[in-house]
Amino acid sequence: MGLESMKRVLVITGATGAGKTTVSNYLEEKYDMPKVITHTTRAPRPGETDDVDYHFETKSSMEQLHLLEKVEYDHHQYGSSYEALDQAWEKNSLITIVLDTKGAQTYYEQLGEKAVIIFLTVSHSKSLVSRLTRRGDQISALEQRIKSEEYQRDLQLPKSLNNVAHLIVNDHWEETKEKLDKLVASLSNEVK
Ligand SMILES: Nc1ncnc2c1ncn2[C@@H]1O[C@H](COP(=O)(O)OP(=O)(O)OP(=O)(O)O)[C@@H](O)[C@H]1O
Ligand SMILES: Nc1nc2c(ncn2[C@@H]2O[C@H](COP(=O)(O)O)[C@@H](O)[C@H]2O)c(=O)[nH]1
Repeated sequence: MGLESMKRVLVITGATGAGKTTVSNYLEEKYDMPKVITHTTRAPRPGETDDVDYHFETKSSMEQLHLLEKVEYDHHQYGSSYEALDQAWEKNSLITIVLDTKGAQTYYEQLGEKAVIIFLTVSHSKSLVSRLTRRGDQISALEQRIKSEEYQRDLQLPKSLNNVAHLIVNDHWEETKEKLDKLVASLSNEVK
Protein backbone atom coordinates (compact mmCIF):
# COMPACT_ATOMS: atom_id res chain seq x y z
CA MET A 1 0.00 0.00 0.00
CA GLY A 2 1.40 3.47 -0.88
CA LEU A 3 2.13 6.03 1.83
CA GLU A 4 -0.71 8.28 0.62
CA SER A 5 -3.40 5.61 1.12
CA MET A 6 -2.15 4.85 4.64
CA LYS A 7 -2.81 8.37 5.90
CA ARG A 8 -5.63 8.83 8.40
CA VAL A 9 -6.69 11.82 10.48
CA LEU A 10 -8.58 10.93 13.63
CA VAL A 11 -11.15 13.71 13.93
CA ILE A 12 -12.08 14.03 17.60
CA THR A 13 -15.37 15.83 17.99
CA GLY A 14 -18.19 16.30 20.51
CA ALA A 15 -19.43 18.77 23.09
CA THR A 16 -17.23 21.17 24.98
CA GLY A 17 -15.82 19.37 28.02
CA ALA A 18 -16.47 15.89 26.59
CA GLY A 19 -12.71 15.22 26.67
CA LYS A 20 -11.56 15.84 23.07
CA THR A 21 -8.23 17.45 24.02
CA THR A 22 -7.63 14.80 26.70
CA VAL A 23 -8.10 12.07 24.07
CA SER A 24 -5.87 13.83 21.57
CA ASN A 25 -3.12 14.20 24.22
CA TYR A 26 -3.42 10.51 25.13
CA LEU A 27 -3.05 9.45 21.49
CA GLU A 28 -0.04 11.71 21.10
CA GLU A 29 1.68 10.44 24.25
CA LYS A 30 0.92 6.73 23.78
CA TYR A 31 0.98 6.36 19.99
CA ASP A 32 3.07 9.32 18.87
CA MET A 33 0.17 10.70 16.84
CA PRO A 34 0.83 14.39 16.18
CA LYS A 35 -2.02 16.79 16.78
CA VAL A 36 -2.94 19.21 14.01
CA ILE A 37 -2.70 22.66 15.59
CA THR A 38 -5.64 24.80 14.52
CA HIS A 39 -6.13 28.56 14.49
CA THR A 40 -8.46 30.64 16.62
CA THR A 41 -9.31 34.25 17.38
CA ARG A 42 -10.31 33.43 20.97
CA ALA A 43 -7.97 34.47 23.79
CA PRO A 44 -5.68 31.82 25.34
CA ARG A 45 -6.96 30.17 28.51
CA PRO A 46 -4.63 30.09 31.53
CA GLY A 47 -1.95 27.50 30.78
CA GLU A 48 -2.43 27.56 26.99
CA THR A 49 0.60 28.32 24.82
CA ASP A 50 0.67 29.91 21.37
CA ASP A 51 1.65 27.45 18.58
CA VAL A 52 1.22 24.51 20.97
CA ASP A 53 -2.45 24.53 21.93
CA TYR A 54 -3.54 26.79 19.08
CA HIS A 55 -2.12 29.31 16.70
CA PHE A 56 -3.75 32.35 18.31
CA GLU A 57 -4.80 34.87 15.65
CA THR A 58 -6.35 38.29 15.27
CA LYS A 59 -9.37 38.71 13.00
CA SER A 60 -7.11 40.16 10.30
CA SER A 61 -4.37 37.49 10.56
CA MET A 62 -7.11 34.83 10.38
CA GLU A 63 -8.20 36.25 7.02
CA GLN A 64 -4.73 35.66 5.50
CA LEU A 65 -4.76 31.90 6.16
CA HIS A 66 -5.31 29.15 3.58
CA LEU A 67 -7.88 27.05 5.42
CA LEU A 68 -9.51 23.71 4.66
CA GLU A 69 -12.46 24.78 6.81
CA LYS A 70 -13.42 27.62 9.10
CA VAL A 71 -16.25 27.95 11.65
CA GLU A 72 -17.63 30.38 14.17
CA TYR A 73 -18.01 28.86 17.64
CA ASP A 74 -19.34 30.92 20.54
CA HIS A 75 -18.58 34.20 18.69
CA HIS A 76 -14.94 33.27 17.94
CA GLN A 77 -13.42 32.02 14.69
CA TYR A 78 -11.64 28.68 14.38
CA GLY A 79 -10.01 27.10 11.35
CA SER A 80 -7.59 24.42 10.24
CA SER A 81 -5.07 24.70 7.44
CA TYR A 82 -3.94 22.28 4.72
CA GLU A 83 -0.35 23.07 5.70
CA ALA A 84 -0.86 21.97 9.31
CA LEU A 85 -2.43 18.68 8.16
CA ASP A 86 0.50 17.96 5.84
CA GLN A 87 3.04 18.91 8.51
CA ALA A 88 1.46 16.43 10.93
CA TRP A 89 1.29 13.71 8.23
CA GLU A 90 5.01 14.19 7.56
CA LYS A 91 5.63 12.92 11.10
CA ASN A 92 3.18 9.99 11.18
CA SER A 93 0.46 8.48 8.96
CA LEU A 94 -1.98 8.50 11.91
CA ILE A 95 -2.63 12.01 13.25
CA THR A 96 -5.39 13.71 15.24
CA ILE A 97 -7.38 16.93 15.07
CA VAL A 98 -9.93 18.33 17.53
CA LEU A 99 -12.93 19.94 15.82
CA ASP A 100 -16.51 20.98 16.49
CA THR A 101 -19.16 18.81 14.81
CA LYS A 102 -19.51 21.19 11.86
CA GLY A 103 -15.78 20.86 11.16
CA ALA A 104 -16.01 17.08 11.53
CA GLN A 105 -18.73 17.00 8.84
CA THR A 106 -16.57 19.09 6.52
CA TYR A 107 -13.56 16.83 7.08
CA TYR A 108 -15.62 13.77 6.22
CA GLU A 109 -17.01 15.46 3.09
CA GLN A 110 -13.53 16.59 1.98
CA LEU A 111 -11.38 13.62 2.96
CA GLY A 112 -13.78 10.65 2.95
CA GLU A 113 -12.35 7.52 4.59
CA LYS A 114 -9.08 9.30 5.40
CA ALA A 115 -11.07 11.07 8.13
CA VAL A 116 -11.84 8.70 11.01
CA ILE A 117 -14.52 10.41 13.08
CA ILE A 118 -14.62 9.87 16.85
CA PHE A 119 -17.66 11.38 18.56
CA LEU A 120 -17.18 11.81 22.30
CA THR A 121 -20.13 12.14 24.59
CA VAL A 122 -21.06 11.76 28.27
CA SER A 123 -24.16 10.16 29.84
CA HIS A 124 -25.16 13.32 31.73
CA SER A 125 -24.53 16.75 30.21
CA LYS A 126 -24.33 18.27 33.75
CA SER A 127 -20.94 16.60 34.14
CA LEU A 128 -19.63 18.74 31.27
CA VAL A 129 -20.14 21.91 33.28
CA SER A 130 -18.46 20.48 36.37
CA ARG A 131 -15.52 19.29 34.27
CA LEU A 132 -15.06 22.72 32.72
CA THR A 133 -15.26 24.37 36.14
CA ARG A 134 -12.59 21.98 37.41
CA ARG A 135 -10.52 22.74 34.28
CA GLY A 136 -10.45 26.33 35.52
CA ASP A 137 -12.59 27.95 32.80
CA GLN A 138 -13.67 31.47 33.76
CA ILE A 139 -17.26 31.32 35.03
CA SER A 140 -18.39 34.17 32.73
CA ALA A 141 -16.86 32.50 29.65
CA LEU A 142 -18.38 29.17 30.66
CA GLU A 143 -21.85 30.67 31.14
CA GLN A 144 -21.64 32.34 27.74
CA ARG A 145 -20.47 29.11 26.10
CA ILE A 146 -23.25 26.91 27.44
CA LYS A 147 -25.79 29.43 26.18
CA SER A 148 -24.34 29.26 22.66
CA GLU A 149 -26.18 27.38 19.94
CA GLU A 150 -22.94 25.55 19.09
CA TYR A 151 -22.84 24.05 22.61
CA GLN A 152 -26.36 22.64 22.21
CA ARG A 153 -25.66 21.43 18.67
CA ASP A 154 -22.49 19.54 19.63
CA LEU A 155 -24.23 17.49 22.31
CA GLN A 156 -25.58 15.35 19.45
CA LEU A 157 -23.88 13.56 16.63
CA PRO A 158 -24.93 15.15 13.29
CA LYS A 159 -27.20 12.85 11.25
CA SER A 160 -24.77 12.84 8.33
CA LEU A 161 -22.17 11.13 10.56
CA ASN A 162 -24.58 8.54 12.02
CA ASN A 163 -23.16 5.48 10.33
CA VAL A 164 -19.67 6.88 10.07
CA ALA A 165 -18.55 7.98 13.52
CA HIS A 166 -17.07 5.84 16.29
CA LEU A 167 -19.09 6.73 19.37
CA ILE A 168 -17.30 6.82 22.72
CA VAL A 169 -19.12 7.61 25.96
CA ASN A 170 -16.33 9.22 28.00
CA ASP A 171 -17.77 8.79 31.50
CA HIS A 172 -14.84 6.76 32.82
CA TRP A 173 -11.35 7.53 31.60
CA GLU A 174 -9.98 3.99 32.07
CA GLU A 175 -12.78 2.59 29.84
CA THR A 176 -12.25 5.32 27.28
CA LYS A 177 -8.56 4.44 27.02
CA GLU A 178 -9.45 0.77 26.38
CA LYS A 179 -11.85 1.78 23.59
CA LEU A 180 -9.22 4.04 22.05
CA ASP A 181 -6.59 1.29 22.22
CA LYS A 182 -8.95 -1.09 20.35
CA LEU A 183 -9.71 1.51 17.71
CA VAL A 184 -6.01 2.27 17.17
CA ALA A 185 -5.23 -1.46 16.88
CA SER A 186 -7.88 -1.90 14.18
CA LEU A 187 -6.72 1.20 12.28
CA SER A 188 -3.09 0.10 12.48
CA ASN A 189 -4.09 -3.25 10.88
CA GLU A 190 -6.10 -1.43 8.20
CA VAL A 191 -3.21 0.76 7.10
CA LYS A 192 -0.49 -1.97 7.29
N1 LIG B 1 -13.44 10.61 31.57
C1 LIG B 1 -13.22 11.74 32.25
N2 LIG B 1 -13.62 11.84 33.53
C2 LIG B 1 -13.43 12.99 34.24
N3 LIG B 1 -12.85 14.10 33.75
C3 LIG B 1 -12.44 14.06 32.47
C4 LIG B 1 -12.60 12.89 31.66
N4 LIG B 1 -12.09 13.16 30.42
C5 LIG B 1 -11.63 14.43 30.48
N5 LIG B 1 -11.83 14.96 31.71
C6 LIG B 1 -11.49 16.33 32.17
O1 LIG B 1 -12.51 17.20 31.71
C7 LIG B 1 -11.98 18.49 31.40
C8 LIG B 1 -12.36 18.84 29.94
O2 LIG B 1 -11.63 17.96 29.08
P1 LIG B 1 -11.04 18.48 27.69
O3 LIG B 1 -10.36 19.79 27.88
O4 LIG B 1 -10.29 17.36 27.11
O5 LIG B 1 -12.42 18.69 26.92
P2 LIG B 1 -12.69 19.24 25.43
O6 LIG B 1 -13.75 18.38 24.85
O7 LIG B 1 -11.41 19.34 24.70
O8 LIG B 1 -13.28 20.67 25.75
P3 LIG B 1 -13.32 22.02 24.85
O9 LIG B 1 -14.06 21.72 23.61
O10 LIG B 1 -14.04 22.99 25.74
O11 LIG B 1 -11.91 22.46 24.62
C9 LIG B 1 -10.47 18.41 31.61
O12 LIG B 1 -10.17 18.98 32.86
C10 LIG B 1 -10.19 16.90 31.61
O13 LIG B 1 -9.09 16.56 32.43
N1 LIG C 1 -14.34 23.33 12.96
C1 LIG C 1 -13.31 23.60 13.77
N2 LIG C 1 -13.47 23.49 15.11
C2 LIG C 1 -12.41 23.73 15.88
C3 LIG C 1 -11.17 24.10 15.37
N3 LIG C 1 -10.30 24.27 16.40
C4 LIG C 1 -11.00 24.00 17.52
N4 LIG C 1 -12.28 23.69 17.21
C5 LIG C 1 -13.40 23.38 18.11
O1 LIG C 1 -13.94 24.59 18.59
C6 LIG C 1 -14.63 24.34 19.83
C7 LIG C 1 -14.19 25.33 20.86
O2 LIG C 1 -12.82 25.11 21.20
P1 LIG C 1 -12.18 25.69 22.53
O3 LIG C 1 -10.74 25.32 22.50
O4 LIG C 1 -12.41 27.16 22.53
O5 LIG C 1 -12.90 25.02 23.69
C8 LIG C 1 -14.29 22.92 20.23
O6 LIG C 1 -15.39 22.10 19.86
C9 LIG C 1 -13.10 22.61 19.36
O7 LIG C 1 -13.02 21.24 19.09
C10 LIG C 1 -11.03 24.22 13.94
O8 LIG C 1 -9.98 24.54 13.38
N5 LIG C 1 -12.13 23.97 13.20
